[in-house]
Amino acid sequence: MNPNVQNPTPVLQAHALRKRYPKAKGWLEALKGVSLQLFRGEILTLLGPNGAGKTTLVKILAGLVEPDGGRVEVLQEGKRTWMGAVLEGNRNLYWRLTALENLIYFGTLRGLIPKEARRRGLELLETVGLAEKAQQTVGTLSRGQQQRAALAAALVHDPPILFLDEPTLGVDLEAQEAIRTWLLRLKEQGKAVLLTTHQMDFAEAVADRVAILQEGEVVLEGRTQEVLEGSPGAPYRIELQAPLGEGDPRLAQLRAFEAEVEGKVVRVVGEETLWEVLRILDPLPLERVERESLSLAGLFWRILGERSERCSSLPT
Ligand SMILES: Nc1ncnc2c1ncn2[C@@H]1O[C@H](COP(=O)(O)OP(=O)(O)OP(=O)(O)O)[C@@H](O)[C@H]1O
Repeated sequence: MNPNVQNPTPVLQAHALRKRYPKAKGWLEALKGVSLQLFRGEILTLLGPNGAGKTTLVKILAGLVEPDGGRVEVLQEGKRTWMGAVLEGNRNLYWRLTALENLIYFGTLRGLIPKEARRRGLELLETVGLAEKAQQTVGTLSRGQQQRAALAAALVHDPPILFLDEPTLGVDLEAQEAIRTWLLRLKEQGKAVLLTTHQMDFAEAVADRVAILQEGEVVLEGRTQEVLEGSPGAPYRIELQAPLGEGDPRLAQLRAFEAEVEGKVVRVVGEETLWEVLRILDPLPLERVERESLSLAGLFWRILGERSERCSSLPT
């Protein structure tokens, strides 16, 4: 689904958010004017290295931290209290209350009558595979179970907007898969989900859009498929009808253009290099020439690498 076509109005809009924290000498600019939009029925994934500002941004969007500049607009019925958030892993639960007591507590806090909060709580614990643990105190649950309970608590009041800061942190593969399926279901129900993660494969599997944050700035933002296919770093794949022989003199010429040769397949980066390489291969018969997508991890490293190269080449 393309949220920009089907849902032209975002449910949440952040304008030029700035946040700075005091440090030993001066200030640390954690967010340097971040703007983003979140649409109904989509998952937007925030990526970025440690300290990039992701948690700060999510906390501001969730209304837990005041920005020093900029503003957040929630364009959906209801207010901040309608949002659901899982922040700092499993720490948003009361450890001495049972899983069900937590859900009843958070449900009533956010406007449900106790009976309804209990019904929703039991239903959600069933959905996240914790029905048998409903009466167990959260402190005695495993980390992965606590994470699932935290997700259930974020959803108990059925919020239209959900913020998840590293929802898969410390959970096993089975729980990750359950969270993935669950997120996709929430999206189908029309929820707007913003999540942060360091797990690129997870992000690639769920994200409709990605935004990469670095040193408090959004350095890339777009629909996942489009940024992967359209990235200047995406290689061209040339498939020959037969592999090049070991002693073929073209091999050295190809390597001079940093082409990667693997059997019948030659990969190159950059349009100009592609033409040079096709000239070297001429007149060998080709099976096909196509553009490959980068993986999200590949794109992430390329962007961060390019930026740090640019920064280190700046005069100091
Ligand atoms: N309360 C605070 N006081 C001072 N500095 C802070 C505070 N909270 C965050 N920071 C600093 O702001 C920067 C951004 O932190 P933030 O937690 O938003 O990054 P992040 O992208 O979520 O990182 P990670 O991937 O490690 O969770 C970091 O340099 C951090 O040390």
